[in-house]
Amino acid sequence: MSAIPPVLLSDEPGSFPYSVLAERHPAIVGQVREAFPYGPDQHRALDTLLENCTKGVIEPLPADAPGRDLWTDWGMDEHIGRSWFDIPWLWSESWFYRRLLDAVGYFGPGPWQGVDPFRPFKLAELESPETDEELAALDDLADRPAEEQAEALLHGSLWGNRADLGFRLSDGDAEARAAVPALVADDSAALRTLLDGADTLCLVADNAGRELVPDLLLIAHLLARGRVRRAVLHVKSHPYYVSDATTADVVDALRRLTRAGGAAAGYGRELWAAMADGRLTLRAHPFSCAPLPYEAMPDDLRAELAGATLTVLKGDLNYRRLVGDRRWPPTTPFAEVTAHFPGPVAALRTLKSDVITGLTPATEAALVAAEGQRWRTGGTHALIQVRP
Ligand SMILES: O=P(O)(O)OC[C@@]1(O)O[C@H](CO)[C@@H](O)[C@@H]1O
Repeated sequence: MSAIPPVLLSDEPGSFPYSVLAERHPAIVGQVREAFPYGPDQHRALDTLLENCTKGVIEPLPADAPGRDLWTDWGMDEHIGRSWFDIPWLWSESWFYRRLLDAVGYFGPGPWQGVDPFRPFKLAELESPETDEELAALDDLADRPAEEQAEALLHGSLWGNRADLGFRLSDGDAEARAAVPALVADDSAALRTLLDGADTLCLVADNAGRELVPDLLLIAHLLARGRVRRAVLHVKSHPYYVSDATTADVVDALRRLTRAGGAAAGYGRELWAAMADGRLTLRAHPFSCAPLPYEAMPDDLRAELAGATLTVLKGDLNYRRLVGDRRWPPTTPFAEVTAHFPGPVAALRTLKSDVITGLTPATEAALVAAEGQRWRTGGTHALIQVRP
C-alpha cells in the first residue's frame, strides 16, 4: 500500500487550488451578479460573500439554515474560524457554492427560492451552434456498425467533460487548445466488458449541456441495444460548480434532443420512454454535493452503488472525490486508491486539476518531458480508468 499524501489545500500562491479560490470564485460571483436582476439584499449578500471568500474565515450557517445538519456532519464545525485557504480545497470549494446559493436566496423561503443562478449559462450552451453541430453529426453515425457507434458515443461522453463552464471561466483559452486524442490511461476494453450485458449502470453525471447530452446519448444507445438493462443517472441535488447537472438540466437536455429532429430526436424519444418505463431513473442524493471524498459516502448510497454492475463517474471533481483529493505520485495504482469503492467503478475524465493516479512511469515521463506539469490542469488530456 502506497504512503498516503496529505489532502490538497489552497494555501500556496501560484498553485492551481489557490487560483480557484483567489480568481475563479470572485469571477463567478461577478458573472452571476450580472446574469440576474437581483435586488439590493442579494447584491449586499454577494458583496459579503466576495469579501469573505477571499479574505475572511469560515462562518457557521445560521441555526435555521436548510441542510445545516448535513454540513455539521460534513465537518463544518472543525473549519469555523479558519481561512478558506487553509482548509481542504475540496471542502472550501463546496462551501463556496453553498454560500453563493444562500446569497441569491436559492434555499428560500422567498421569491428566488429554487432559481438556479447558473441556468442562463447552461441554457446558452445547450442552444449554441456547437451543440447543433454535435447533434447533427448523429445522423451520420446512425448508419455505422453498432460497435463503432458505441465507441463514438463513449468518446463523446468522455471529451464532453471539457465543456465545463467553471473551468472555462478561469481559463479563457481552454476551448481553443487542441485536445490530445491519445488517452493518458485507457481501460476502455475493461469498460466494454463490464458494460456488456450489465444489469444496472450507475452514471454519476458531471456537467450539464455539452457534457450531459453525450452522456444521455451513450445511455440511450446502451439501453436501446439491450447492452444494459437499466441505468441510474446521478445528478446534483442543487446547482453546483457552475455547470453541474441537476434534474432541471436533464429535462432541458431531453427537450433539446427531442426537438432537434433527425437521429438526435430518436435518442431523445428513447430516453423519454426509458424514463417512463423505469429503465432510466434519476437520483439526486445529497452526498452528490458533499465536500468529501467518496470514501466517506453514507451507508444508503454505499448500498445502492454496491448493487450496480458498474458505476461510471464523470469528470474532474468526481475523480478527485473518488481517489481522495491528494497529490498522489501519478503512478500510484488506480485500483489501490479506489479499493474503498463499493463495486466496480470507472472514471471518465479530462484532466483539469493536479490529482492523478494510475499512470505508467513511461506515460508520466513523456507528459512531463513534453509539457512540464501543464498536462495535469490544461484540459487537453483525458483518461478512462476502471477498477473491475
Ligand atoms: O468536475 P469537472 O466539471 O470536470 O471540473 C471541475 C473543475 O473545473 O473545477 C475544479 C476546480 O474548481 C476542478 O476539479 C476542475 O478544474
